[in-house]
Amino acid sequence: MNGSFAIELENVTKVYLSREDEVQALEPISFRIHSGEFVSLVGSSGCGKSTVLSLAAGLIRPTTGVVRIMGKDVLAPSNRVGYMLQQDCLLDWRTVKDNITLGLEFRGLKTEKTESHARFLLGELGLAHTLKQFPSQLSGGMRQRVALVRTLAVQPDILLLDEPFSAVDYQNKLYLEELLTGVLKKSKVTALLVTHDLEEALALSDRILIMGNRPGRIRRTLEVPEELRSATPLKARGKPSFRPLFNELWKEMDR
Ligand SMILES: Nc1ncnc2c1ncn2[C@@H]1O[C@H](COP(=O)(O)OP(=O)(O)OP(=O)(O)O)[C@@H](O)[C@H]1O
Repeated sequence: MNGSFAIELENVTKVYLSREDEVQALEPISFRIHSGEFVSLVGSSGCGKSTVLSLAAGLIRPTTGVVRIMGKDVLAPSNRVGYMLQQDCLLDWRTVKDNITLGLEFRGLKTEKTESHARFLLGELGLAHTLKQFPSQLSGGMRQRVALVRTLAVQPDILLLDEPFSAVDYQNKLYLEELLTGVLKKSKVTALLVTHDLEEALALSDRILIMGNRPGRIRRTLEVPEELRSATPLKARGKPSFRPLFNELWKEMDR
């Protein structure tokens, strides 16, 4: 299979089974994401966005079809994939220093070198001074930055982001977006973002997959123009093409 795709879903369906019920969460969907691309998944609540992310993360298996990461079938969670959620999931009894190396410890990757890289990332995100603090001493935005460092510390090839900034205030969200794109540009990581925030999708992405509902499917793909892609998320919001594209996205949403 073509190894140049970071993420591939080929005719993937997902049916959730319970004792009483079965839910067809996804009808056959297919898409491919190139290495280094930033792609967002948008769509109304329940259309299957998190399901797609969990499939790519190897947390659940498709009912039919194939999911591939870097050309290989996904059978279990992979060390090459980082996953970040809306909740920061920091451990309150560990210092920031010990939280940012958690992923490295779980994956058996903690060495002097990887630990020092984690500390470097913490500095890049403006939090070098928090090393000895505990999560309870940090603001929500700072906690989410620590969570981002912990995710990036394992140096994933692929970053799966499930509403990572939706629990922080608007100002922090914009700041985190700037930081994230800055770090990703340097590291060439592939990112798949789930968001309800259409502005965020437009400001961050190379491409947006618009999902439709019941069962979930890819309704349309929107290529984000160079004018927005070459700008930082904050500057993209001020470009002439931003508002018309936002309106186009908005029209595509199920209500
Ligand atoms: N573990 C599960 N068992 C049964 N049904 C599930 C399960 N997880 C998700 N579903 C159903 O699958 C469908 C898609 O859910 P999913 O969480 O992927 O949607 P979503 O687009 O991420 O939603 P939201 O935007 O509200 O987070 C929904 O109908 C949901 O109720």
